[in-house]
Amino acid sequence: MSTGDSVELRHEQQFVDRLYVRLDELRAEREAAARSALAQLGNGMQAKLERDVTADEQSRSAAELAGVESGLCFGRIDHADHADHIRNGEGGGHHHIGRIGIRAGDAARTPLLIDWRAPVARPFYLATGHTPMGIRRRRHLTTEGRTVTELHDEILDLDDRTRTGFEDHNADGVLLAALNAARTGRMADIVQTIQAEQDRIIRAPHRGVMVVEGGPGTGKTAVALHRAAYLLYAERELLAKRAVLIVGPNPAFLGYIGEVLPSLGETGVLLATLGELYPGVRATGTDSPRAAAVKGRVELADVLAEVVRDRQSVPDPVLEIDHDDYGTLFLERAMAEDARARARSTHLPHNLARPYFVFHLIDALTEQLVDRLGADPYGGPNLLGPDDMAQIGKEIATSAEVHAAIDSLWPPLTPEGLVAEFLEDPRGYVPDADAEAIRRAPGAPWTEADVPLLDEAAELLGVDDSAERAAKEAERQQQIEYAQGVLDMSYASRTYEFEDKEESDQGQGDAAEVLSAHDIIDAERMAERQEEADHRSAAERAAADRTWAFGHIIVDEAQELSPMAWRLLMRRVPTRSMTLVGDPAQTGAEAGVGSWHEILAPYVEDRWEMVRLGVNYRTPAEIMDVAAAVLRAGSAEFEPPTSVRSTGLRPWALRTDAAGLPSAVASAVARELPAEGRLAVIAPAALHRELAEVLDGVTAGAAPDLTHQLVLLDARQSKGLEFDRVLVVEPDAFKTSDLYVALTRATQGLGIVHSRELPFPAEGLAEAVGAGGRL
Ligand SMILES: Nc1ncnc2c1ncn2[C@@H]1O[C@H](COP(=O)(O)OP(=O)(O)OP(=O)(O)O)[C@@H](O)[C@H]1O
Repeated sequence: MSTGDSVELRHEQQFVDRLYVRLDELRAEREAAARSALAQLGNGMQAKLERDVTADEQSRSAAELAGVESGLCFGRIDHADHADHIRNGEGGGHHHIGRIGIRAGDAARTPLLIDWRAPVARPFYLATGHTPMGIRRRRHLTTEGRTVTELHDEILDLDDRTRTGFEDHNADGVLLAALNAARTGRMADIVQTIQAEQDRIIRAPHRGVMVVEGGPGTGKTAVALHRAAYLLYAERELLAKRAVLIVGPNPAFLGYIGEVLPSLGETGVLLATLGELYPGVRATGTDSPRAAAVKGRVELADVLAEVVRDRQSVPDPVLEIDHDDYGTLFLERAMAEDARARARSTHLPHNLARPYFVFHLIDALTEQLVDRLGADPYGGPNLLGPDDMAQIGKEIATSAEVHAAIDSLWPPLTPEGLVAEFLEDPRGYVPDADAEAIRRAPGAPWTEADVPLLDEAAELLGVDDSAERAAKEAERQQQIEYAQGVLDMSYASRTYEFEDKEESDQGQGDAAEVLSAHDIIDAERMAERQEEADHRSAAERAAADRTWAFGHIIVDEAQELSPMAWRLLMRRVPTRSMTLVGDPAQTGAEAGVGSWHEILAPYVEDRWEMVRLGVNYRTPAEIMDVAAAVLRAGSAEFEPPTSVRSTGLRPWALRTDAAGLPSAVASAVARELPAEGRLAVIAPAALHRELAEVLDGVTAGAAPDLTHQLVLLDARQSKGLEFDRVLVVEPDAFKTSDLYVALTRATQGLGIVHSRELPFPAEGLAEAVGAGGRL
């Protein structure tokens, strides 16, 4: 390195030092603000509320600042129009790019670091020698902790002769270093190396449904997460209130991607699997693929509507009600039919239409009784007066027997109760074979495929919260009365304690009285404020609220979701502001929908946009060739994504007999386990027990810890994940699309251990030689 080089590096280090000093200052300021908010002495509920909200906001932003510590500043762009200044050593004319925007603490609040999402930062991602966008040089800064370790410069203005000594001859050097780095079991952000095709998607101005399609490793997940961060920046006001929801295929996957957004300074996002989207229910059960497919069919929406209608019954021909005072009442079929028709004509959900049914029947029963009791034996008009009639009406309306009879015809229903009852005996609603597949034992745990059914049922039933509201109102009244009592008492005691003072200083005495009255007003408003006092973030509140309308939803592995799941998701985003990410070739679930058009047409017709990503950043070309052969064996038209790099390492296969399979896998693992990084054994679930016994220190199970060096997974579990090395065991046990997923998980090396025939052409595979090594 020449002296010039080290000067350049030193300058960058000085700048980065300054940045971290400022970051520390900002953190300290926010932590101090949170502390002082908490320590603030204030009286009354209102002061406490204000204090808690401020403390919460401040500590949340302190947490956001904590997330951006690593790689805070990663880039710099130098503007062409300032080349002369720089040549003359005048500096200036450049911007440093980082995870968040940071201003200096001076009076002018000078920008120090530009947020990567700001329009000014865009040339960092898009400028090329061909279209330099006013930039003469792009610099990548690599840091370890707070130390700048490397600089990589790209000259974009070819006429510019200034050189720094850090010019990179391989324009992709930084990208390739990121792709070759050992994996940690947690996805890293790609903010330093977002590629142009990805940047266009991340910043797409499209407000409706955008579909991002691409083969394995094309960065779909990475792009989706950075798009979430971008939207939170560009539409902060809206999205801070409405929150962004990211739906992923399983908890392990959500754990895998969970650090990306915090590392971009964003914490206001809800990450959830579909099974977590019905508050109060934990989907811990599993369905057979067939059951999940049946439960996922769109027809189930009509089926559930039918189940609800069947719970709105009429007597055949009459329901006799024993009334303590009036003897037998006759609830006739025609009366119930009329009440049912009227209740249904409200088009309200079942529980909300119920009061109409009840009201009409009480009316009809009252009329029946009035006719009977007040009948004039001589055929004249009814002998009962309005007061008598009102009294009879009241007694009918408050009769437990009458209510029990009406409940038996139009019972209040809960989603859980309705779906459980349907699944325990679905015959008659779905064909017999399907009914058998989805039948559920009483009390069995809910499954992920049940969640959209519960949600559908909740829509059909509605929640009659009138009782809850009445209780809240009563509580509010009590609070007001209590506050009134407090005022009266404090006023009385003040008069007593401060009598002398008040007498000596009348003015102050008045002021005290005005203040107390003010307190009362606060107390009176407490019932409403109680709700506002909910100072959880929007994402936290959304997690607990089934009816929450999100500002934007991102769905990863979107090809896996069933039509019923789509109905649930669409309810969560009435604006249809969505990014859907997926790859139809990787569809594993039988319930998955075959085409985007099929998924989207019912909700947005053809008003959606699709973008494709075509470069595979994960899987080296040698591995991709083998994986592509798997799909080509099924469809000659299949177009695999192009790998951005090759490693020169051919994937290998080792054949053994069935009995020797576990030990062959164990010795392959011993050989392949990288010193740094992660290895996954992807094997059919039926072999997991046997394999776990011979693999030392392996982690497995429903939610394996992916940060472990050695992980044992089923092909489905490996969806969306990646490892340095992968061993696929007994590939012919997997469905083609699952095998394709399994084969495309490695960033470096792939091996296959099998006792049965390979289900795809072996070209491209090296032959492994026994346990001694591989070719
Ligand atoms: N621009 C980039 N810079 C650095 N790394 C990148 C870039 N784009 C993608 N990658 C890396 O490539 C790998 C694959 O990305 P990602 O998981 O987002 O792909 P995917 O399309 O979702 O894959 P799959 O469908 O197989 O799950 C990740 O390690 C990701 O960080």
